Amino acid sequence: MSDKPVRFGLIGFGAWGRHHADSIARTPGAKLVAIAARSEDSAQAARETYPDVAACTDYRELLARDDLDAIDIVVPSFLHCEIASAALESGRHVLLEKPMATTVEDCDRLIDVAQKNNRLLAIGHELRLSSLWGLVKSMIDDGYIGDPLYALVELSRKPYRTGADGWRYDISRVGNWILEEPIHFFDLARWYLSSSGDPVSVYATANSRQPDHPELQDNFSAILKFRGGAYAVVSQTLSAFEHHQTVKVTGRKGALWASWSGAMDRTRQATFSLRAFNGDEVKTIPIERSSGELFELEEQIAMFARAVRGQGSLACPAGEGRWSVAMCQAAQKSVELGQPVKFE
Ligand SMILES: NC(=O)C1=CN([C@@H]2O[C@H](COP(=O)(O)OP(=O)(O)OC[C@H]3O[C@@H](n4cnc5c(N)ncnc54)[C@H](OP(=O)(O)O)[C@@H]3O)[C@@H](O)[C@H]2O)C=CC1
Ligand SMILES: O=C1CO[C@H](CO)[C@@H](O)[C@@H]1O
Repeated sequence: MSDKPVRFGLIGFGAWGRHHADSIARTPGAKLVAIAARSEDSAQAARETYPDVAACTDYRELLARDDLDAIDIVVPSFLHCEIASAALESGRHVLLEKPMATTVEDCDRLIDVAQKNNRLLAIGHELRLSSLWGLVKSMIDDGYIGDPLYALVELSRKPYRTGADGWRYDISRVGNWILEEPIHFFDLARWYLSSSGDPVSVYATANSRQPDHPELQDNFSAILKFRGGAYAVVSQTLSAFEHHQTVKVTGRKGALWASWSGAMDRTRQATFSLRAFNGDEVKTIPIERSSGELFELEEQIAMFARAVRGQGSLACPAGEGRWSVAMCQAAQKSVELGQPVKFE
């Protein structure tokens, strides 16, 4: 493609889709052309917010347009495979929110459709683009703590939003709750401990606050063992308040400790810090840019638009999104069996 702006169609205009719309609209090199939601109320909200953008209530109508280069998909997770397949088959590059799909089989289907149509398929694991979580990765890669042996990725937050039509609290539509937040942390843990090879097993446990809904697991913890001997602990509670995430990584010669706290996940007014120790003294590392998922989303849209123009790579290609879904499903199996599950 030339340097013309990438023309985006957005499918899904709910809580997170509205932030995608805002990010596309703010990104130089991207143009928001059309939006599809499900209800007339959401389509109308899209028209009012973006009077120059077409809005409809059928994603097929959006895909039938001839003025779109890329489709950004931000719909309930059970619809990811159906809608992303249709978008790829329509010949557009796709940015698909996490989880890539609710089953590994559907991830494989999507990889196949993307390959057959020779289109880009990027998955929305935006934490990799964070000024905070990304700095942890670069310090590990620069050898600051020596070989990493242990990573803790921990979240304490208020309960999930219900989602349009309550889909997030319906296990047949959400898949499981590990696919909601912990999926981000599996992605980070694997990224941080990549020098130890791939994870070989996961041992997880979980429980629910609601006796009549044991499948909605508010508290979740998992241990991932890596081929080279490192291990990671991923842990979350949804029974808390605000949004507080911590990463601790220790290696043969030092340690990193990153924290992020906000009134909610999508605030632009968070407090965050990174402290580092490599055997001599504890340092506070300056963070150059603001941190939080709204900033990371903007980076993600900009990076995807560059990749569509043939300039640069994807932050999270489909194969990586598939890996994270597979790890969530293995963790869910471990919760159900009460035993470690091998992971290939
Ligand atoms: N990477 C990240 O950090 C985050 C990722 N997510 C992911 O994004 C996705 C959406 O989450 P969220 O925005 O919170 O969910 P919401 O329920 O708030 O929004 C879902 C949107 O999808 C629309 N929709 C539903 N069915 C269709 C359809 N058939 N065609 C077109 N639009 C449809 C809904 O339309 P209507 O409004 O008309 O009902 C709504 O606008 C999920 O997969 C979630 O896991 C979410 C938050 C953060
Ligand atoms: O990052 C996230 C923030 O919270 C959402 C749920 O409320 C998740 O879906 C999501 O992935």
